[in-house]
Amino acid sequence: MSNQAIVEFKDVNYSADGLHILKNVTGSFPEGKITTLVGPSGAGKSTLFKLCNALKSPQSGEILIKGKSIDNYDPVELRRNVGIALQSATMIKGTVLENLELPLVLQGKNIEKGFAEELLHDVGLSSEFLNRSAKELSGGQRQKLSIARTLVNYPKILLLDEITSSLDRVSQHDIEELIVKINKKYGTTIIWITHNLKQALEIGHYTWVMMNGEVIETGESSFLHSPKNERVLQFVKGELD
Ligand SMILES: Nc1ncnc2c1ncn2[C@@H]1O[C@H](COP(=O)(O)OP(=O)(O)OP(=O)(O)O)[C@@H](O)[C@H]1O
Repeated sequence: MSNQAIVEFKDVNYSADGLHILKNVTGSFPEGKITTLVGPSGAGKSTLFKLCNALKSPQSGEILIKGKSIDNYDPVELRRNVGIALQSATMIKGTVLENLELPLVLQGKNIEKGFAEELLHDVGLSSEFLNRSAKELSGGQRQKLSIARTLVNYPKILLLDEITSSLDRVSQHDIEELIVKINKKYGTTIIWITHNLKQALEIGHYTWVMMNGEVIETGESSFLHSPKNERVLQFVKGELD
């Protein structure tokens, strides 16, 4: 990959409860690009995300964010750089506004109404939603709000974990367009875990395939049409879980 790396893994190993979950993971995610992360269930994809935002620490190896070791970031600085959205799009009880400003409240700040409206507009939600209860939103709307909430800090890197898995096709398409728009508008680096290979291929500039804790094949996403690795070929044919 010729692009500048914004997230780098150098020989990273992670174990928990005696299980070797990530094995010698080495590779980089290029700045300003969308990299999709695919692989069978249990391959270690979500664990890799937890290492990227320091929810977990590796036993060995090094993770660099913008060239600086993740160990040298303070938690607030790291959260500002690395945003995460999950399939569950968990909301607190309260209004859309209260949910949107949560990352700022955690930093002892409030959100300005104009900024909140701009963020909602960015994700395709009308400002009329601001005072509605977040619990009343549809799945697709909730996921849009979850993405807007990560944008509050203008993260340089956005980690997306299966964010369209529980959505219908229309909402899924909306979210895909939204992520491409955010990537273009803000130059946000996107790392997107998906089990949808079509999505990985169409949305990703680059793709990583992980299996059993290892990175098996990486490159421009089009390699998924004809992977070199035999197990990856089986995986894309749907012959592996
Ligand atoms: N704290 C932990 N203790 C023990 N095992 C764990 C722990 N966290 C994760 N694992 C195991 O590590 C492996 C990788 O899990 P992970 O959730 O990262 O996989 P994944 O590729 O994201 O899977 P999926 O696509 O199903 O979400 C799994 O076998 C999981 O059971």
